[in-house]
Amino acid sequence: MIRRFCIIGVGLIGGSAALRARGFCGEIIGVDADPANLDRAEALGVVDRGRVDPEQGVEGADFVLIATPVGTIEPLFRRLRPVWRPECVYTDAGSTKGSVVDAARRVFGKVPSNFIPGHPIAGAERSGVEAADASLFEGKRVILTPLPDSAPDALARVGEFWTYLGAKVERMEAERHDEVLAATSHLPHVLAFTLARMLGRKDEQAEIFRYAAGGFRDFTRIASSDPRMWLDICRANREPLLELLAEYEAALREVAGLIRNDDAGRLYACFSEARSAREKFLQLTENNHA
Ligand SMILES: NC(=O)c1ccc[n+]([C@@H]2O[C@H](COP(=O)([O-])OP(=O)(O)OC[C@H]3O[C@@H](n4cnc5c(N)ncnc54)[C@H](O)[C@@H]3O)[C@@H](O)[C@H]2O)c1
Ligand SMILES: O=C(O)C(=O)C[C@]1(C(=O)O)C=C[C@@H](O)C=C1
Repeated sequence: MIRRFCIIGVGLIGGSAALRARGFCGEIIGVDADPANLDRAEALGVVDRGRVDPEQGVEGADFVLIATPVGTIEPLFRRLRPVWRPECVYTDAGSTKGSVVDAARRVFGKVPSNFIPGHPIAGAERSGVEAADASLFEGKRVILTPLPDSAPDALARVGEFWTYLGAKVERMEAERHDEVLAATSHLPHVLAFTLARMLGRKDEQAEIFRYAAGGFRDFTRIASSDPRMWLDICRANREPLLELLAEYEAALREVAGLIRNDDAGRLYACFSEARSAREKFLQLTENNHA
């Protein structure tokens, strides 16, 4: 049971957590830099009270979730440092973990033992409190990246929190987390943004979107995601992402070569291997939901 739950950033992730946490929270306080978003969060009943200042919002809270773009977390730590309380448990939902750990070290000297970095591997291309969905985390993974001196009771409370929200909790080193997510989340977003932008420019001249259907829609759904959030993620996870982009460029050049040379056998093998890889992924995710 959480007495006073403070959510900093009442958007898709913070709002979804608030909706689902209702049943085990005495009071939910929302902090958001955007007063209009806070008004909507209050009007929708997602939070009980809204505050623009994080220092006021965390007052008396026993559990704090930071769910703002990763680039805002260091300045938020700086504001929270004077009001940081040992009896409260803090966590975050940021999509990158090394950058959050580094930010905590810069601000506090070391990562506070009652701050447990976390990341729900669940989301959508929509943002803001209107997109909040109580079932968003149901059956999804949440990765916690505790440090050797993380407080065991804080770690246990953050784990219980996500379990209550319907998620399956796992632990990982922050560095490993960032490598894995660069491949399965950050790279696909960069590819989708790049394709949508490239074809958007062509569309201005040739109206090609009129003839686009499922293929383009499926490939580019995530290009509707918030540019600010993805700017922060790409800057925070630069090195692993750049390595994967180089690999992807090489793989694209290989396929282009096969098409240029009309190498039907190797092109077929290439597409078959890709289809098997995706089938394996689908089986894995279906088993995860079982
Ligand atoms: N969208 C996803 O699919 C997804 C999934 C997992 C994790 N995440 C991570 O969760 C976090 C939140 O993402 P989201 O999709 O909920 O974004 P969102 O845009 O829906 O919500 C973020 C909210 O934070 C507020 N905000 C921004 N800067 C602030 C600041 N300095 N102080 C207080 N409030 C501030 C915004 O006004 C907004 O309401 C990000 O770190 C993101 O990387 C997102
Ligand atoms: O489903 C989507 O739209 C998402 O973008 C979710 C997604 C992902 O890439 O899988 C996006 C960012 C996260 O940090 C976690 C999940």
